[in-house]
Amino acid sequence: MHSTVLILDFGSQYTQLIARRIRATNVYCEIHPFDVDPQIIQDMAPIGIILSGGPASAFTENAPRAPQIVFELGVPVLGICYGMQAMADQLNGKVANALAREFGYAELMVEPCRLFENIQDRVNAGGQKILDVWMSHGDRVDALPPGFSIIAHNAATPIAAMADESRQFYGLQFHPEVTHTLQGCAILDRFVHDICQAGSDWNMPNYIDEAIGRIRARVGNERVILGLSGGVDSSVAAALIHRAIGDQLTCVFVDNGLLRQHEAKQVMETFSRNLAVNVIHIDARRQFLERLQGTSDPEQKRRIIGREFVEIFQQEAARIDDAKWLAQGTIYPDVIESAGSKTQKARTIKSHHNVGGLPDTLHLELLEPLRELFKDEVRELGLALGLPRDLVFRHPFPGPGLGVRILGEVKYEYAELLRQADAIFIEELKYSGWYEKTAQAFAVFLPVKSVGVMGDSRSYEYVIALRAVQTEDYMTAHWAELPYTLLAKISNRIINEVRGINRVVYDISGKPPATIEWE
Ligand SMILES: Nc1ncnc2c1ncn2[C@@H]1O[C@H](COP(=O)(O)OP(=O)(O)OP(=O)(O)O)[C@@H](O)[C@H]1O
Ligand SMILES: O=c1[nH]c(=O)c2[nH+]cn([C@@H]3O[C@H](COP(=O)(O)O)[C@@H](O)[C@H]3O)c2[nH]1
Ligand SMILES: NC(=O)CC[C@H](N)C(=O)O
Ligand SMILES: [Mg+2]
Repeated sequence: MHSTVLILDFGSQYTQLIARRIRATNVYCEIHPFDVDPQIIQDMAPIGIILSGGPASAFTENAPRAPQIVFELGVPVLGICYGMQAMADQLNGKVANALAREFGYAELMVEPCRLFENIQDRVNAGGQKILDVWMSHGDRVDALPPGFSIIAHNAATPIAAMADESRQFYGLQFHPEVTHTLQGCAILDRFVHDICQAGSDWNMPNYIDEAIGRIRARVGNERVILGLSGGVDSSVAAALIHRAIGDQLTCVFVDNGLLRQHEAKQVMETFSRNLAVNVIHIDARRQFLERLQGTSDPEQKRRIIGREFVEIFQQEAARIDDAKWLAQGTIYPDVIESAGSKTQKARTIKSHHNVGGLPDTLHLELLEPLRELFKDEVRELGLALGLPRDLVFRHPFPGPGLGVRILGEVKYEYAELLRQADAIFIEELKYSGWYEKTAQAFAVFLPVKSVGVMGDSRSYEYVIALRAVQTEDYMTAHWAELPYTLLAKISNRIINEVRGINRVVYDISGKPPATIEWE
């Protein structure tokens, strides 16, 4: 339906960034693993192909290769970093270890070519066009493949970009997708619009109309249920499906006792009062806490919570006459991360709860209208559908909720203390303007007691840890450098207002090595 740019992933940290930059130019693109079946590429009929970076060295024996069809379809190809090296190697150039590795800023001298037309950062004294770029490589192309010429160089990397203009094959040793490459977005824009000749048919108003058409065509007049968490993804999915099929949609909101303060009330009000969507509120607080009793292993807790969710959805599906569909807020990163490459297996760090892994007995078909969208696109869609801003820009909240923010065994008493502390933290972040400057922030309950002195007497109470991070993709994250005065105020309020807490600490671990959630 849309003209599509294909991105083949060789395992770069930045592959999703490439896709987001392309989408931002109003062009639809999809990421597939580098070893995707050539038939899928053929059927997709992409208007251009981008080869991502990656950790491998193209001259080693088992290095990943692009399927040969990439160079035979007659469409433009752009290789980035490892993608350029793989292209050079496969088209009979030469790749070797670089004498000087380059990590970080680099200055490139640029030659005239179609890819860099009208693109430059500055001109040096000799009239030479200069690009300021960001590099991250230890290998380099040492000999051009036949038909190519050099379009950028510097002392460390004589072939820093290459082109075969007749076949429209381009290679960049630097990373145009990172913001440190000043003209990076302009270069990607030029590649997709001027070289691949993509139109600008990927935008939210179009997407809403198409998505509504697709939902109506698939669902007909059958009934749909949707697990609504009040988080961004399931809320936007609910609003979109409701726009398409109205009362045929019933949302099921489960209070599992592991929600934040006043969350159940807020979600019910937003959806049933303001948006006129059918929402069933299931009070399963007791059930979840009972099942979790005595369990302190994080993975075990996640499994128990996931299982209870499924059980409840199953009961509700049976109750809502003839629901044939289960809708979910699955978004594009979920799809990419669970697909991966056939040859590269990632280790499980933690099993993220999702409604995935549904039992066969559920007999429901899945409806996932956000499967193609990134989080920022989901937010844009939410606003276009008229959802309130504070819902759309909410920090993500994990499915297992406070269950993974209370370390070890979950108890009602702990959840209550955590809810109060978390509410104070978030309130102060919002008040100071820091909520929008962080991607995710929350309190964690530590079931250890420490000694303090309050009002001249000894106290012996629990600890709250505060976590606030800055991240774009949640795969890596920096701890947020909150002002000391703000931390002081929050700590002071929590210790004064939450009876049972006498110590507050701030988490200063990055991801990696720590994860964002503590369990
Ligand atoms: N309390 C809940 N009641 C019903 N369904 C839930 C609940 N919590 C999670 N889910 C389901 O699990 C899915 C995955 O949760 P996840 O946190 O990834 O998404 P989200 O809550 O919609 O968005 P966000 O990432 O912004 O928190 C949700 O889309 C929703 O369908
Ligand atoms: O829906 C979810 N179900 C889960 O089980 C889950 N565990 C972590 N998260 C969220 O994922 C992001 C990365 O978290 P971690 O660094 O802790 O893995 C962060 O945004 C986490 O909040 C989850 N989301
Ligand atoms: N970032 C990359 O794609 C690195 C490519 C290759 N592994 C190198 O070190 O040169
Ligand atoms: Mg959530």
